[in-house]
Amino acid sequence: MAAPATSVVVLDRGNNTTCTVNLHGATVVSWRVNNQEQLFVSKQAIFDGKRAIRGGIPIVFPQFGAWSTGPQHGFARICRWELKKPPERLPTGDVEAMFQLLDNEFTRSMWNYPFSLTYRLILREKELHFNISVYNPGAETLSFTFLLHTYFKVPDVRRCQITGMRGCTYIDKTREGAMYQEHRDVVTINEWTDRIYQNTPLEHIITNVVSGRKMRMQKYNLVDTASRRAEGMGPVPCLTAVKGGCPATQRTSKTCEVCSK
Ligand SMILES: O=P(O)(O)OC[C@H]1O[C@H](O)[C@H](O)[C@@H](O)[C@@H]1O
Repeated sequence: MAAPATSVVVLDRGNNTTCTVNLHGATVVSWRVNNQEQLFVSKQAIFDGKRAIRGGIPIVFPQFGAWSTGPQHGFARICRWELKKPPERLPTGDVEAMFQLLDNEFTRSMWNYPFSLTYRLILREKELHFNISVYNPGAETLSFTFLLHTYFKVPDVRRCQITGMRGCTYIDKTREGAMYQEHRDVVTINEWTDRIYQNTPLEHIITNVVSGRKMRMQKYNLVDTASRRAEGMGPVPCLTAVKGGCPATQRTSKTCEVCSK
């Protein structure tokens, strides 16, 4: 019997700095910097190749949230992606890998459009760089939502602070989607939180992640930022979102970088 195709890809930069990607959803399931894990994956995560992996960095596409024609948060996180370019060391010493998802019968059953998603990851000394390129070969404009649903590891979510939200309006999903404006310089997450901050700046600093460190998150062509703390879940997921689209026969690119400081 043929050996089952491998389902995880490891980018190894040396010095115990690695990034592990599960081809199911191209989900980053581990990011270690000097052997220190930066991401949270639930002990209850199920790796059955069907359900979304609970934690790490799932990719949400083409729909953020409930979806009338398919599962919540779309299909990208529950499809098996192809490894387009195996991990390769760049002249800088960084390690790059690329993954691809094309439309298929399963995606067409929910979203009847042709597309090509290319996910490029670069593992740097203390940074992880993500670039998603959405190519629309078709004649119709694609409308979609895209997120990197990052689950950072934090020892005590109540001590986390997130900068950059002051003045932004937000949708509070814990209050039936009511809109509010943020007045705080730094946002803390002391209670059940499920918010989408709109038109946020390009950079956020999140304090007290991992063992009291800071995380810098930078994003390009990603409009909003969500913050969330779920009941019974220690760590704070913080994620970036975009409501956007891609014109016919064109490509659009979204980039995010997280840096452990
Ligand atoms: O449970 P999932 O389908 O993975 O969704 C996890 C969460 O995703 C986002 O953060 C939404 O704002 C939340 O409302 C949702 O609970």
